[in-house]
Amino acid sequence: MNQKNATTQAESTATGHAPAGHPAIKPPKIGVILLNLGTPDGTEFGPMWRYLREFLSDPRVIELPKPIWYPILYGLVLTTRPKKSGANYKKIWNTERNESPLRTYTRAQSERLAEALTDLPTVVVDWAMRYGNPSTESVAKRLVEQGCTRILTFPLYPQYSATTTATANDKLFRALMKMRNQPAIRSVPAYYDEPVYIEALANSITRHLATLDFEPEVILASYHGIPKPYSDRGDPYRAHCLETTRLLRERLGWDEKKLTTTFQSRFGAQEWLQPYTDKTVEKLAREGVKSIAVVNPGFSVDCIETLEEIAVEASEIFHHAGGKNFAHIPCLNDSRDGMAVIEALVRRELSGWA
Ligand SMILES: C=CC1=C(C)c2cc3[nH]c(cc4nc(cc5[nH]c(cc1n2)c(C)c5CCC(=O)O)C(CCC(=O)O)=C4C)c(C)c3C=C
Ligand SMILES: [Fe+2]
Ligand SMILES: [Fe+2]
Repeated sequence: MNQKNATTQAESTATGHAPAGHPAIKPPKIGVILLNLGTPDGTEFGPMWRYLREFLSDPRVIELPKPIWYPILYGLVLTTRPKKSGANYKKIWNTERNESPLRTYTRAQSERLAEALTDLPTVVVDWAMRYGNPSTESVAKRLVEQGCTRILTFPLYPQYSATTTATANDKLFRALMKMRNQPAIRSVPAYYDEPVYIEALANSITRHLATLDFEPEVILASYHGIPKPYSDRGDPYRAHCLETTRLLRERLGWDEKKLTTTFQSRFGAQEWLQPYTDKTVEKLAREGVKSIAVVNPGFSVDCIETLEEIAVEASEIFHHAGGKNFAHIPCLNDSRDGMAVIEALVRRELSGWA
């Protein structure tokens, strides 16, 4: 290409005018996707089955060879778990919007972020799910159709795990494989030790504890677990969780007895990261601890694992074992503290782009 042609093409792209005979080139925009795990479309057997099938067929989530895992998945898990999990989702369902809290909060985060970024008019904010709807593919396509030539994806996991962050990135790249004209991609890294995140958690914990009519003797920082072998093979997730708790302790001036790391949401028969949250809650009550609180730093928004497994199930375990006062500290969600984290990381990662 000679110099004159090169200049002409560069000018036509910058001004949004295509050369004669080419399809119109829209002024370039930058898409931001808040990408969360996923959630069922309903609590009935059908939607639960579809969600669980997509989730539990992911080879990054279940690292078993397909000939071993699929007979268990289709013959055992998908015949029983949709009903059992559906009943749990029913307990926490947002009946007003007929959707799960995870979807409500993720949408709210996206709306708040769009409001916060109005000084960046070329930025379009959207949200998507790794499993279920709105699908990662449909949202990536929508952003490209709106003229986004760059996309910043934000997997909403403070601590990196191959079972969450990596599979979210995989899914976006898989969607891009079908595009002739791909956008450029950036991905927000794990933020388990970012000062803005630690500060937001500390503020949220302090504010919530001030509303209680009791003082917890122990506070559990409960993270979703992963199978122990994944950790042994090099997934840095456990180290990220421990570091978040350590920094929180440092910031709040608490010792290891006051703020302890535990892992929840076990699935299947193999060993998961320990200590387990449910066992710890029971043990504390049996040892005579009367008042505890649980915070979930690894969950960007409240969901079945926090609202049902902790606020309902763990609370019941604690009371049945002799405990008296139990509090669940809400996730950051779309609170001012929570949005400060998301906005700061998005602005940092957009630097040089917007
Ligand atoms: C082997 C199975 C699973 C692994 C590994 C796993 C890792 C993991 N998950 C989260 C965050 C969430 N998980 C949620 C629900 C959920 N998780 C699993 C299984 C594994 N998770 C299942 C089967 C389910 C569905 C509910 C159930 O049937 O028990 C959710 C909540 C979704 C919602 O709709 O509310 C979140 C969030 C992390 C962070 C993680 C590894 C670090
Ligand atoms: Fe999970
Ligand atoms: Fe659970």
